[in-house]
Amino acid sequence: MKTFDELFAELRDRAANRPEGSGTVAALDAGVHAQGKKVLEEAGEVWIAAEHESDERLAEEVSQLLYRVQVLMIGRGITLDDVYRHL
Ligand SMILES: N=c1c2ncn([C@@H]3O[C@H](COP(=O)(O)OP(=O)(O)OP(=O)(O)O)[C@@H](O)[C@H]3O)c2ncn1[C@@H]1O[C@H](COP(=O)(O)O)[C@@H](O)[C@H]1O
Repeated sequence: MKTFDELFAELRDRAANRPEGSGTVAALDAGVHAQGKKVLEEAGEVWIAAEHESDERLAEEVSQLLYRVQVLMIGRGITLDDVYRHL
C-alpha cells in the first residue's frame, strides 16, 4: 500500500535512475503524446467501471489513472506542488 505522494516519489526515482525493466521508464521514453493517450484511455476505463463494474474494479481503474497522470506530470517536468497550489 502506498499513497499518491509516495508513488510520485517512486516514479521520480525511476525517471532519475532508469532501472532496467521499468515500465515507467518506457512510458516516459514514449513521450508526452503517448502519455496523454494513456491518461485518456484510463479515464475512459474509469468511466466505464463507474457505470458498469464493481467497486473493486473501479478502484483498480482509478489507481491506473492516477499512475498515468503522474507519468504525464513527470514527463512534462511538473511537481506535486505545482498541482497542489491549484487545489
Ligand atoms: N501503479 C502502477 C501502475 N498502474 C498501471 N500501470 C501500468 O499500466 C498497465 C495497465 O494499463 P493498461 O490498461 O494500459 O494495460 P495494458 O494496455 O495491458 O498495458 P500496456 O501494454 O499499455 O503497458 C499495467 O500493466 C502497468 O504497465 C502501472 N505501472 C506501475 N505502477 C507502479 O509504479 C511503480 C514503478 O513501476 P515500474 O516502473 O514498472 O517499476 C511501482 O510501484 C508500480 O506498482
